[in-house]
Parts: sequence; structure tokens; C-alpha cells
Amino acid sequence: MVVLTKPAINHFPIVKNSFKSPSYINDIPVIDLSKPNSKNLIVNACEEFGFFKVINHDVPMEFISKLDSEAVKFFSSSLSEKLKAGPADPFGYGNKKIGQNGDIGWVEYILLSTNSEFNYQKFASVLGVNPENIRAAVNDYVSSVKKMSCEILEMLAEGLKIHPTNVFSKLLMDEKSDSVFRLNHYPPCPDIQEFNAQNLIGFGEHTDPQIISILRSNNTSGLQILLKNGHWISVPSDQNSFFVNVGDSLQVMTNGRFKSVKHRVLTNSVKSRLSMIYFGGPPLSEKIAPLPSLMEGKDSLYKEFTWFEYKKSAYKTRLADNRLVLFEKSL
Ligand SMILES: C=C1C[C@]23C[C@@]1(O)CC[C@H]2[C@@]12CC[C@H](O)[C@@](C)(C(=O)O1)[C@H]2[C@@H]3C(=O)O
Ligand SMILES: O=C(O)CCC(=O)C(=O)O
Ligand SMILES: [Fe+2]
Repeated sequence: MVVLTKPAINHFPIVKNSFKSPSYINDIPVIDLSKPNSKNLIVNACEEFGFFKVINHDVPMEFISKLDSEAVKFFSSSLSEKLKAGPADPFGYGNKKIGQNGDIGWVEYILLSTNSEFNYQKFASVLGVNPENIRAAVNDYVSSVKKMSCEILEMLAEGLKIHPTNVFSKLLMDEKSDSVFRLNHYPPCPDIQEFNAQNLIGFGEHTDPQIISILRSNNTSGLQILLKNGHWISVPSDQNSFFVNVGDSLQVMTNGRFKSVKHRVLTNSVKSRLSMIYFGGPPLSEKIAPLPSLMEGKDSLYKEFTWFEYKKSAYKTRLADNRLVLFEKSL
């Protein structure tokens, strides 16, 4: 008989010497979507941080709370029940194992494709009584967050003086858009102190491959972003706001003017963190290349590739790898 003991947290990655990193938490740009001058601030934030916080959005609170409670219900069910919705290959329920290439973190999650019904077959047995509840909650939330992402991308295009302003948003609106939705649950890890590992990794450092990622979490912090100066800063949690990441594809489409932001999540010893992320991606056949109007007479920094080619290559990499380097031109 196999006896399951306490998980061996000393097998998990930790962050060393993070006390040396200053936390310039007040520097994170905050974009008020109701203000007319936001488009220029968004451009600045994408250039400087590849990251910003969004307030005064119009995603209904009702959709957020409904998904929150469905997610809590799911993650509170027994491990044997949850495992029935796994493995994450890449879609499905995953526990501690992230991706297919050996990464681990103190996290459990559900990964879903936003345009495929097949997702839910895996979950039907677990969500048993009524899988429709979580399906409806995800659909309402994702539609609303996708709409906000498109508004942000159109403001961004305006700020960059690109016409038409739907150059980015049309890729998310396409019915073949290859977008992903993720619910992450980081259980508290009380044993952290015992192992003298104050900074256990929940989700290791990485960039997101898509165009844009829109993250919302409960009021437990843990998210950190890497600044241009090489310092990690903690992002204070705010359950009423959204956080936006520039992804690798947007870095390429702006010919490197925007940088996809490196980020990670550290585990809390007392509180659990719940996060929900929409990763807005283009259709698989879409060419990912710098927009001509952003070239300013310069050459593209990147080789030609489609989203399918990039994704195929990205899914062979480890979380912390620089996935774009394989697509950079040697100038
Ligand atoms: C280790 C990996 C997990 C990941 C696929 C990859 O091989 C490299 C990119 C990872 C990432 C990061 C952002 C998103 O969470 C994600 C769904 C994505 O599109 O790329 C994950 C992938 C995953 O968890 O499957
Ligand atoms: O859970 C979070 O807060 C961030 C997770 C993340 O970066 C990801 O899933 O790509
Ligand atoms: Fe991420």
C-alpha cells in the first residue's frame, strides 16, 4: 500500500536572497480605463514595464464572484476527484507539474482552451452534479474579459498611432483565436518556515507566449514582476482590479518596442491565492511579425513565423527559458 505523507517541500524550487530585492511597489503603472488620456499611459507602461494595473473596468462583479465561488468549490473537492479532470495535457487539471518539461511549483490549476467544448468533458465527472455551472461562469467571465482586452489593445494601437486600431484586437476576436484560460490555486504552505525556505515558488519565472494576458486574483499577494534593472518587485494584490502582461507575440509585433514581462508567483505560508488568467492569442495560422508602421525604417529583429510554429516550439521549452531567442535574427 502506498502511504501518502506530507509533500516533500524541500523538493520544490525556492528563491534565494530575495530580501536583497527592493520593492518599488508604488511604481507599477495604474491605468484608469475611464480616463481619455489612458492610451498614452498604456504605451508608456508597455514600454517601461510590459505590465500595468487596470482600474475602472466594466467587467461585471457578478461574473467575477460567480467564477470565484465555482473555482473555490472545484479546488475544495478531494484530490482523487480533481485528478479525474487531469492530467493537464495541456488542458485539464494539473497539480504541481507545470507543462510537460519537468517544471514544478506549489500550485494546482485548471487549464482550458477558450474556444473548445471538449474541455468540459474532462470536468463533467468531477463537477458531477452540474458541470454547466462552471462552464457558464467561465464563459461569462472570459467573454467580458476578452472585451476588455480588446478595448485595451485598441487604446494601445491608438497610442501607437496605428491604423486601423483593431490590428491587435481582431486577432482575439477571430473565431479561431487560440486563447487559453487558467485558474490557479496556490494552497498556503505552512511548512515553509520549517524548511527555512521563505520563498517557495508557486509558479516559476517566465514570460507568457501570447499577445496579452489579463490576470485577476483574490487578495493574497505573491505575484512578482522583473524590472528592466534586474530587480524583482512584488505586486500588491487587488481583487477589484486586473493586471495586464505584455506577451511574447506583442513584443514581436512591436519589433521589440514592448518587452514581454518576466513574472513569477511566490507561495504564502498562511493564505491561499486564487488567480484567473485569460491569455489572448491569435489564430494558429497567423503570421507573427512586426507591424510595418512600427518598423521606422529598421529591419525586423525576428525571423518570420506563425503562431502555430511559435507555440509548438514554446511548448518544448522549460518555463524559465527565453522562448523568443530561437526566433531572433542574428543581425
Ligand atoms: C513549461 C511550460 C508551461 C507552459 C508551456 C511551457 O512549455 C512553456 C510556456 C508555459 C506557459 C506560460 C503561460 C501560460 O500559463 C501557459 C498556459 C502558456 O501558454 O505558456 C503556460 C504553459 C502551460 O502551463 O502549459
Ligand atoms: O497565478 C498567477 O498569479 C500568475 C500565473 C501565471 O503567470 C501564469 O499562469 O502564466
Ligand atoms: Fe504567466
